[in-house]
Amino acid sequence: MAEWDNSGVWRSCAIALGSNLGDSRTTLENALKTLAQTPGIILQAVSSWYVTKAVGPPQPDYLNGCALLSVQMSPEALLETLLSVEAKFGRVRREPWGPRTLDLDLLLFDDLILQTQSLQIPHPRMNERAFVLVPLAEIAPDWVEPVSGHAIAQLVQAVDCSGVHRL
Ligand SMILES: Nc1ncnc2c1ncn2[C@@H]1O[C@H](COP(=O)(O)O)[C@@H](O)[C@H]1O
Ligand SMILES: Nc1nc2c(c(=O)[nH]1)N=C(COP(=O)(O)OP(=O)(O)O)CN2
Repeated sequence: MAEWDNSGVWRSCAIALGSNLGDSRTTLENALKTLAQTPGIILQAVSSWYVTKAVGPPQPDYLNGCALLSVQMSPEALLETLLSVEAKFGRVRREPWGPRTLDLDLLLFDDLILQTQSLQIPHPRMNERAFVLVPLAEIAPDWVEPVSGHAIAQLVQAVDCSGVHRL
């Protein structure tokens, strides 16, 4: 596990947002507003929204996007914040990779590599997901994903983006 400096420094983070139940666009935009109003979080950039073919069991298309945050909190505290925002917007966990009103994933936290029981950074499946890499490449093309050592702009070229369409 990485050493964590909790000295109140502002860190750069990338998160992924997804929804395929209810009024997805309103949910995603309100989730961002909630995050932006949270002490210790500054919303720095938001990608376009993308309509994406669901990966996993048959289910409706998703609306996906990514955002960049500055945060003055630990990765674990940020995960707790993301989970509480999911709950606020009615997220119920039924089946893995199943439909949901709101999914918030922590993708990148500076250049940190971290694995605990409850949190893995970078997100372990981000490099294979066009629904993450396409919006992330829009707002952070030069960010180097620290496990692969490749920039997001390079990673997105290696995945099939045919199921991802800008709204
Ligand atoms: N990087 C991560 N971002 C979000 N959630 C994570 C991460 N690493 C581990 N987790 C755990 O996954 C569940 C949430 O799963 P979802 O089905 O993606 O919502 C969460 O409880 C974290 O402990
Ligand atoms: N197009 C699309 N497909 C998806 C999406 C998504 O946002 N967009 N999220 C998933 C993730 O499911 P889950 O959060 O249960 O798993 P994870 O821990 O691998 O992120 C599964 N499939």
